[in-house]
Amino acid sequence: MAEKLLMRALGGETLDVPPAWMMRQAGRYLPEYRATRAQAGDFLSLCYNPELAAEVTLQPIRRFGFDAAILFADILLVPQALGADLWFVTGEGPRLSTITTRAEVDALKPVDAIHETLNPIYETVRILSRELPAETALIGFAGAPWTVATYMVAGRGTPDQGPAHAFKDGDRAAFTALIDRITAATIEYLSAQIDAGAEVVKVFDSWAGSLKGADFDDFALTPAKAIVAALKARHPGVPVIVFPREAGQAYKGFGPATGADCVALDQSVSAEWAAANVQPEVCTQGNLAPEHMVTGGQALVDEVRRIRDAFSGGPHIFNLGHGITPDADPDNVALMLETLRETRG
Ligand SMILES: Cc1c2[nH]c(c1CCC(=O)O)Cc1[nH]c(c(CCC(=O)O)c1C)Cc1[nH]c(c(CCC(=O)O)c1C)Cc1[nH]c(c(C)c1CCC(=O)O)C2
Repeated sequence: MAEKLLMRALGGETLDVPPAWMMRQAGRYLPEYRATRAQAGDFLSLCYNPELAAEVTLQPIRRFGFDAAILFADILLVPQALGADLWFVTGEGPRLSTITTRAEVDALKPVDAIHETLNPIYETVRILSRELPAETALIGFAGAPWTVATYMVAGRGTPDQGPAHAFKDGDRAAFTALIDRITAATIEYLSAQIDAGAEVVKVFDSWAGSLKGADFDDFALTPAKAIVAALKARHPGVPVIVFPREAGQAYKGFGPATGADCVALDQSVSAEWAAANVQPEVCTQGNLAPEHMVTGGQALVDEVRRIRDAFSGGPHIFNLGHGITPDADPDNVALMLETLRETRG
């Protein structure tokens, strides 16, 4: 069989029609996801049930024929595997025990201990690598150290990541020790996903945009570079996608500086700017505003064509700029793919 489209784009090929997938493509906007989640009981039970997690990963592939599937799990499983308490409050989001002192950082479990908790995730990957269609690539993922740390420090999502900034500014050495622990755990976690069958991995730095200047370099760029270097040493040829969300001008240079194969873009940068400034350096991914999956219509069609055409001069993976939301209409997802693929021979 010819190489999968996603792997070709990540290898630097410019394709007539880019491969496409969607962040949070397995999620609450799909009735079949809601049914399987109810069967599992709650969100974390779904993450740790390999058969059901594989099932929800496959649902959007069956329904829409995306070019890639992303493992169903969550970035907050790594803090849990390091010893943090984790639970989800329905309608609100995640809650964790907090970490605000050096002693609490030092009390985290050693990195080798994470697999005890995360073994079911590797089993999900193994099931998926058997069950996915031959043309669909399998993406593993983890949160980036800074984004994971923002939840570990605050014990929840925060609008401005204030508690993590306060820890960083109050005791930079202790905060750096936390980042280093998460970085080491992330390398082991992603490496185990690759051993289990993940063909590509993605590192989600959802809150990278709140880091500026030297902080961006120390806590977004440097950890990403360490993760890419360690994975490349162990698994040469496995592409890495990085997503320093809302990095703005700092998207330029991030690919070369980290050694990543692809830089994912949120919708706050224009496709035209990114095509001129980022795509010449590295394969790009993105960046349709997720709101179009709610509103649909001609505006959706126009935006898909504009983004596809803007990135048509180099390697690109079509995606949203952030995750699809629970109020999205599945028909709009179908319309997005139909529009994107209208010229595919
Ligand atoms: C910050 C972050 C988290 N998780 C993730 C991030 C980084 C990406 C981003 O910025 O969106 C990443 C993530 N979370 C989930 C995936 C699965 C793969 C995918 O389909 O993209 C991935 C890649 C499933 C999920 N993770 C979560 C859901 C919803 C849970 C449910 O079914 O109720 C899903 C499908 C829960 C979650 N998980 C997290 C939050 C803040 C929430 C609550 C918000 C919400 O409810 O949407 C932490």
